Amino acid sequence: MPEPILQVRDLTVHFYTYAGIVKAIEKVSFDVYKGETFALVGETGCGKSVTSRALTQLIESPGRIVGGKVIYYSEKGPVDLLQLSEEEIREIRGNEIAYIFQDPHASLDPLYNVGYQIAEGMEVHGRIKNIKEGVKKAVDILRSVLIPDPEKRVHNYPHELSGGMKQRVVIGTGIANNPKVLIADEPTTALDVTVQAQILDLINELKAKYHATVILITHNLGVVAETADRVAVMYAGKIVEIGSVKQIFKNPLHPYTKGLLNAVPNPMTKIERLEAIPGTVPNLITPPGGCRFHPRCPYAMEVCKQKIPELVEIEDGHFVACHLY
Ligand SMILES: Nc1ncnc2c1ncn2[C@@H]1O[C@H](COP(=O)(O)OP(=O)(O)OP(=O)(O)O)[C@@H](O)[C@H]1O
Ligand code: NI
Repeated sequence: MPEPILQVRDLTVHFYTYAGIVKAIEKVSFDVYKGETFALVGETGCGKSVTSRALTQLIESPGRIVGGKVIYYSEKGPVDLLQLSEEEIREIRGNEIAYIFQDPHASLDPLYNVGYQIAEGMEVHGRIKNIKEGVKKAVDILRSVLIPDPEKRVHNYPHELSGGMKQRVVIGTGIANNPKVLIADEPTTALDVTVQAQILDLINELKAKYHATVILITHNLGVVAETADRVAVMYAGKIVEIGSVKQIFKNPLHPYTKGLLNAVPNPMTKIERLEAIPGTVPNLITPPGGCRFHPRCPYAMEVCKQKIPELVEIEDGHFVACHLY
């Protein structure tokens, strides 16, 4: 039996905007197992980033976590991350649970050299005695993220580095404290294809080296097939399907998952028939009742408009939230 490191239950986040309450994610539940790469996929705006940020209470106003639990199995035992004080969660965030965000420009401060930035992240978590010691360690970290000439690069400012190098530095800041869980939100989107592949290889290598668990957020299904162990598919703020990469790619159950796979060259079946899913993602202020996918679903039945489908296990570890099953 795989051992969970995170158990997310009924996680719900709303944004209180002038236009109305945006129900960004609604009763999202999933487990992440120790040592795996767990991917969150879905179209833009479906709630991937909000889900991953809510795990450590990283939701800013006008957003609020309105319900749910995030049980984290730390070395000291299980703890509900949503019940921790701001101070307590800060000790975990950036330390045991670290993030790598999409945009290296936004993640790095242009005013400080990269050595200082890596060292600072270690200092706030008490991993080093002073910045000087941290800068020395930063050289090793830069080396481990395959930055050439790290002794020299450690003194560089972000603008002196290429996009790929900057994203390596961001990964360096993410892994500096040897996190148990690394959350990578579209870590390669801003990069060109060859650099993307290098960065993904790097995340895989680091995961193996440090026995970390990775939560990978992407809308690139090719990346998922290559790097993930299990996948959760999100649609309009809900998880519609969870399974192993093989289950999802070879035997997708949810009509939305099938649609997603038809919209890209399927890396497993090699079918290259490209069809976009008709229709658009619903407005989350007044999401459709019942199954949120029903207005776009070719198989929608009367019940789909009335009743929210629960996630149920169809085969070993393969869950779907759909009235067809
Ligand atoms: N600050 C905010 N104010 C209002 N609504 C927000 C805010 N931040 C996010 N949302 C809403 O939450 C929903 C989920 O957004 P989220 O960023 O999680 O999507 P995503 O799946 O990560 O998309 P992408 O692939 O584009 O990154 C969206 O409908 C978005 O409009
Ligand atoms: Ni996002």
